[in-house]
Amino acid sequence: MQRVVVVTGANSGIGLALCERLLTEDTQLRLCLACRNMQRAEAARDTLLTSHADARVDLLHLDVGSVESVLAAAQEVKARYSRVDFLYLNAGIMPNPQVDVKAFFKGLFSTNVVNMFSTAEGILTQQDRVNADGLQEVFATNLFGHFLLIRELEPLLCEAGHTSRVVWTSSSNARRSAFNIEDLQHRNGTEPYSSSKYASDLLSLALSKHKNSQGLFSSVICPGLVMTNLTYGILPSFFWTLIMPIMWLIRIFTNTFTLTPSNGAEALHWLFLQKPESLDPRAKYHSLTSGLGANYTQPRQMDIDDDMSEVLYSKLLELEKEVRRKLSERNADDKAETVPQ
Ligand SMILES: NC(=O)C1=CN([C@@H]2O[C@H](COP(=O)(O)OP(=O)(O)OC[C@H]3O[C@@H](n4cnc5c(N)ncnc54)[C@H](OP(=O)(O)O)[C@@H]3O)[C@@H](O)[C@H]2O)C=CC1
Ligand SMILES: CC(C)CCC[C@@H](C)[C@H]1CC[C@H]2C3=C(CC[C@]12C)[C@@]1(C)CCC(=O)C[C@@H]1CC3
Repeated sequence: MQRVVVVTGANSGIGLALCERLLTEDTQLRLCLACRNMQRAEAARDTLLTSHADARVDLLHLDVGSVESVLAAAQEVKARYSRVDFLYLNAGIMPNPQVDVKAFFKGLFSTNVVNMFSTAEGILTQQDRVNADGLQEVFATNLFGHFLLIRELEPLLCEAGHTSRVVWTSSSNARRSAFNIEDLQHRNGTEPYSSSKYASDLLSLALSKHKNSQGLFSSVICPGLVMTNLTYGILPSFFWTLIMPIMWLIRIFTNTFTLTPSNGAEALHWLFLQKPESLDPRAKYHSLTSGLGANYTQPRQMDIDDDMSEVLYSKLLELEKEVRRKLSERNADDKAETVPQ
């Protein structure tokens, strides 16, 4: 049977590499690249069709950081497909990243060095901003837009007699201490990326609890450290060129330096092949690469608790209501303005 797979943020990096791997795995796939920039989406489709000439690759305009765009994209998905088998929630941003060089060198000579290199704990901050919907941009893009997309696609994802999967691209940078349930959007902190990724871990567990009985299964992956537009944005490019040989050297000692997008997509691909009932909703599935370059997937228990995951879920439902109310008020105002007096 032809499976329908939707991938957000599919035009570059890990998302594009996943698409490439999925098309190699299943030639019958109906793959939908959900991207905010249609020019880049078309270039990605061309790349995919070069190696998979007969593949069925659709494009969908989706800015996951905009409520209006998510609602319109979901309508389009419902019009095009009768169900969605896999929804990969992969789009993500890390705006204005800053590395604390002093903390980095301190960490380099501490016992925490391996953890620092695999999670960036204590050395990475970002500067967030409020978007047009009045939401914090990182929260809106990495978490809330995806949540809204799932909510809108529930009729296709929770079909009787059929299982569907959502898969979140989380991160090793997801940390409980960066997340505050009283400040979901991370308005008052300097680690919105870490907070949003931790929130996706919590939300995935809540989704599994609430939706498994309706055939929807949610999982979380960590791609490791991958060289993509997102990581290249952290340091100036000459710096990356300079430290790249060191990065490849470190890879010999740590399996989390997956480095290439294709390696980073390992766990996303692996999950595609698993029976959903065999998966652990409390585990994060890590893409790992050995020193000799062999890829594998390993589940690791997440540092999450049920109560917090439930509270987050209900707070997101509340926020969804508020956002929808604001949007319909805005639409009503716009209509009133266009009605001739
Ligand atoms: N690289 C790494 O080491 C790690 C990455 N991750 C996660 O992996 C995921 C993929 O990132 P990666 O491949 O590394 O980086 P890329 O920057 O290459 O990919 C990010 C993708 O998300 C898209 N995107 C960003 N904002 C939006 C938006 N508002 N609406 C729709 N699409 C959007 C980008 O589109 P556009 O081209 O238009 O910007 C791009 O296609 C992210 O969620 C990231 O947090 C997690 C751990 C480590
Ligand atoms: C200051 C320099 C000499 C060296 C800096 C190295 C850092 C840039 C990297 C060390 C750990 C890395 C890391 C990430 C980005 C680059 C590092 C901070 C991520 C945060 C990228 C995105 C993720 O989701 C997780 C990564 C964890 C490790």
